[in-house]
Amino acid sequence: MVRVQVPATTANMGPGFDCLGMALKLYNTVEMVRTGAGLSIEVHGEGAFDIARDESNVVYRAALRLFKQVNCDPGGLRIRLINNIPVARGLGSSASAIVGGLIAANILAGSRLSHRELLSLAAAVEGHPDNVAPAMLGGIIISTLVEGEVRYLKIDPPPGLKVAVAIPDFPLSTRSAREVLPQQVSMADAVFNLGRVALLVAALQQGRLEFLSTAMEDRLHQPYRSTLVPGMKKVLAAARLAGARGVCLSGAGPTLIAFADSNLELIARVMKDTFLESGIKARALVLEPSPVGARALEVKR
Ligand SMILES: Nc1ncnc2c1ncn2[C@@H]1O[C@H](COP(=O)(O)OP(=O)(O)OP(=O)(O)O)[C@@H](O)[C@H]1O
Ligand SMILES: N[C@@H](CCO)C(=O)O
Repeated sequence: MVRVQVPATTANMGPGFDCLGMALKLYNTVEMVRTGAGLSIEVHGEGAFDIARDESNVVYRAALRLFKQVNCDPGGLRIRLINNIPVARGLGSSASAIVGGLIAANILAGSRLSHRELLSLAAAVEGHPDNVAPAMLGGIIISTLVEGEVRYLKIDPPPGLKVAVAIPDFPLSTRSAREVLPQQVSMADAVFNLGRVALLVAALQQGRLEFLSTAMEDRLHQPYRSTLVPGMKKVLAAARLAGARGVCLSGAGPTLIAFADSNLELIARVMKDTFLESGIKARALVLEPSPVGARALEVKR
């Protein structure tokens, strides 16, 4: 039996579309056992009522992909999922499922793939690396795909940095949130984001949180996605007024996230209340960055 813990993630961080993400101290656990035959899946916590328990399950599909890649017939599998990451809300639930499935299966298959190979496989399954990389490695990760391989660098989160998240009570799939994006963008918008994301990486590296309000601005995805999240602009503005250093859509949404080093509880409450003014019920949480990524907690042979 193998048990793997994987953190939630917030991708994009404003301007870093598909290339920046941070791990958060909110964890899912994947337990996997090889059995003689068949598949059984138990789901506890988040998604207990709607996550698939058949062969379409994302954890199972990732595990199967790993077993195929290393030419291993797993026989049957028993999978138990203990979830704390809200599903389809922009906090990396699918990345946690993919990374958890791949790492658990790799251990059960005799650890034949390296960490680097697992990361590239995870990015191929997810389609982009910005959630799976911090889910696997922890911290803040800048990542990009080069001929199918993930190239990345890690930044340790600045001391004192925390986030307030407001998680709406409706799901938004990443697929739908990508469908509203344009195929082409203007040179002006591309240059706008280049300047912001470069500044953001340096600000995070140097702990210069006073730069976040400018450095987390974005013109590549948020303006299009704001139509999918009622009250988004108002909630982000209210979080800023309550003391947030920088604000953005978390991943593909609908969760909104505020970065701050003080007043986190107040910011979270204001975000939740402002969502309600637009008719959206939301849960508010304060979370810390997770310096560690996915790890096997227990392996029994
Ligand atoms: N713990 C889990 N176990 C199995 N499948 C899961 C789990 N969590 C999420 N999924 C699958 O991932 C889908 C949600 O993925 P999606 O990419 O749309 O959202 P997200 O990963 O939460 O958000 P984002 O990528 O913006 O951070 C769910 O519909 C479900 O199929
Ligand atoms: N970069 C991705 C993150 C969500 O998976 C997006 O914004 O679509």
